[in-house]
Amino acid sequence: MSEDFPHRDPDVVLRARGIAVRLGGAPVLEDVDLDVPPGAIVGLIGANGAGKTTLLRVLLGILRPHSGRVHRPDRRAGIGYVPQKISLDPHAPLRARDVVMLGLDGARLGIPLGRGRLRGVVDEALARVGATGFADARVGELSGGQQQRVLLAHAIVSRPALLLLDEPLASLDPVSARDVVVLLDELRRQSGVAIVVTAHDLTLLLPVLDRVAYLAGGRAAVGTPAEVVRDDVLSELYRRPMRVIEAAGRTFVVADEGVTNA
Ligand SMILES: Nc1ncnc2c1ncn2[C@@H]1O[C@H](COP(=O)(O)OP(=O)(O)OP(=O)(O)O)[C@@H](O)[C@H]1O
Repeated sequence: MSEDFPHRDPDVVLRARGIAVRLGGAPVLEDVDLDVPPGAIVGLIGANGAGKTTLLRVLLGILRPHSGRVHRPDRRAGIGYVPQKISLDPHAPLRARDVVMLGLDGARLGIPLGRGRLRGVVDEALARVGATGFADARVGELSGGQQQRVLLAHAIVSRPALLLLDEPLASLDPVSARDVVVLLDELRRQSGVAIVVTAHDLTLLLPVLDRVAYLAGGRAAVGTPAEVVRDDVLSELYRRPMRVIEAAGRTFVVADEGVTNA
């Protein structure tokens, strides 16, 4: 499934070039480039319908772009994926540790693993996301924040080189969302996994982002936060005045209504 560029670059886990996608006859993405370095956290940021999920599906290899190429990790290194809006049946007889076990790719880990080793690998993934305390609880009965941790454990249990996370902060309260952001930062520091994460809002993620791809109107502004999260760059991308505001130690991006209405 991976498509290789002619020259492999050790400084990049995933590289996309010239990605264009049309859905239902309409352009969703046009000429988007993205590099994901090892151990980096890259944010795909944009409003509803901006194309974040579409780009993530292209990066994952489950949606073929109209044009463009993606170089992704080979199968042995692997990709972990947590899709948007997974609803876990509260009545399903699945414990958190069962969900994590389902994420094991035996071939990649050099299976066969004995029962004890299998349990050890699952326990380790649960511990890494702070889910040991509810490892034996039914997943459907866990809170949104707890379920997000279990899904992360599911995604990392095969020790992928790359994690793709679609809106992991959506539907979490601000404290749980901040806890998940801290967890992502710990995961990449401890294991060197690269993480691509989508969000509507940059504010919570910004402190841990190495790179950002802002999506609007099918186009992307890509670079370090210092390069992209600027009035001029975002105003050009959105084709309307945008303003980056610092308040209470956080960064907010808002449409500059005052200028728009002037
Ligand atoms: N299967 C499809 N057929 C036609 N149009 C689609 C299809 N899937 C998505 N779209 C359209 O593509 C655009 C991008 O959708 P996408 O889900 O990638 O956006 P998003 O940025 O992830 O949005 P959200 O934040 O709401 O999840 C939207 O206009 C959507 O309506």
